[in-house]
Amino acid sequence: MVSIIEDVQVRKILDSRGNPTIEVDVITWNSKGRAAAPSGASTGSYEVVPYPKGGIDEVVSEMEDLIASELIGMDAEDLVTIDEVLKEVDGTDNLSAIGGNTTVAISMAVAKAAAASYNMPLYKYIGGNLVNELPFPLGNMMNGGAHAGINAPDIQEFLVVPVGATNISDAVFANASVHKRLKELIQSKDSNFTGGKGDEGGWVPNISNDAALEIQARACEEVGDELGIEIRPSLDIAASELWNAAEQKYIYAQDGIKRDTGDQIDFVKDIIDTYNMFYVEDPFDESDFGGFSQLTAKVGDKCLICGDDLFVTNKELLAKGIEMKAANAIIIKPNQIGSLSETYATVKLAKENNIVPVVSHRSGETTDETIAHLAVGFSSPLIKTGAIGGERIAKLNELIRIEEELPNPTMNKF
Ligand SMILES: O=C(O)[C@@H](CO)OP(=O)(O)O
Ligand SMILES: [Mg+2]
Repeated sequence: MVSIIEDVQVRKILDSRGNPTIEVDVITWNSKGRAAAPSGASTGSYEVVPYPKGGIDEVVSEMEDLIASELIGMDAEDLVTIDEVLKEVDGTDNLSAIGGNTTVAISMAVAKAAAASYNMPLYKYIGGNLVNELPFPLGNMMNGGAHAGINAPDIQEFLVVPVGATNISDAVFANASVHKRLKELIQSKDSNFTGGKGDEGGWVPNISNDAALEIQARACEEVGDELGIEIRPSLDIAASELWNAAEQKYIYAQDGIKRDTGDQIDFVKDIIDTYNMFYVEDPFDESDFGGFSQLTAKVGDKCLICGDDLFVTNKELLAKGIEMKAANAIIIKPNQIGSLSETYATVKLAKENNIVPVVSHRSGETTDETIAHLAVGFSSPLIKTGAIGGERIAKLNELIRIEEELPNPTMNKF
């Protein structure tokens, strides 16, 4: 009982897009845990609501005392009960009264305070003493869609994974090298390229989706050969953003093409085959479990098909996906579900069913490094957290530090 909560403090801070976000300090008699919530731009419809109507100001001015008075005296180790209390205080199904970002920041800060009470890093507190696996970083190279401006590709994220890396340091530097190479390759295609970047630090080129796919593959090959590390291309299509329900079509504005579900299956399968894609996230609209199932049946033996908006880190939606064989990977974003204990339950269900959990950042981030610890603590084979930019490298550099601390570090397996 060394981790009794003595105070909870809530403040408004900046996120990487210049928007306000919430930061929470949880104080025990001998420690402090601090965590900040991220925010999405291409959010899933079934995510919890991030803030009450009055936004963060309402949380800070009207709810801090109420929440603090509920949690003071509780043991930070008892995270499940604390998360339940927060849900009770909220009283709604979607956390709209106090906000899922409020509850998740508290939940993560509570876990960090509990770990700090025992003088332990969070990853070890969560994963135990024998934890020794580092996740492969899914690095963001080019941005389109909701994370970029006009004239960008429609596909939201062109990602790479250095699958041949044998340690995290080589892995993150390999990604950074591909990012650099891509700048040169974009310049060679588009003489007007300004070097502009999207929300997650990927370049925003004014080129077609096909051209972006081609240079992504070329950069992987060239840099992979130079470094002697196999690097594979990956995508987040974020197809819910392209889906037009009235037309029942995916709209590719940059290419002037519309695709129905059948066309979309063929299109994505063709990309996977042509470019030997390692991972494809959200290839269909968030409501289309059937489309996911068809694609996974066709290519699931050679490519990770990952649900983000499809599952929103929700155990029930994942259970449906497991039953329908909709995907073989799931994005794990704690603020989609609003608490760390529920995040853990979803990760557990995924692992029990051979679904790869991919711990992920959001497009709006802070320098909070919690997800690096979650990826190691959950033994997640992949972490999606950008490649460059202060709020992205906060996580990557933390992974380098964690690797240094581990007695027998090894890269995770798939
Ligand atoms: O779609 C995604 O996977 C995320 C993070 O890359 O974007 P957002 O945070 O905007 O939902
Ligand atoms: Mg996504």
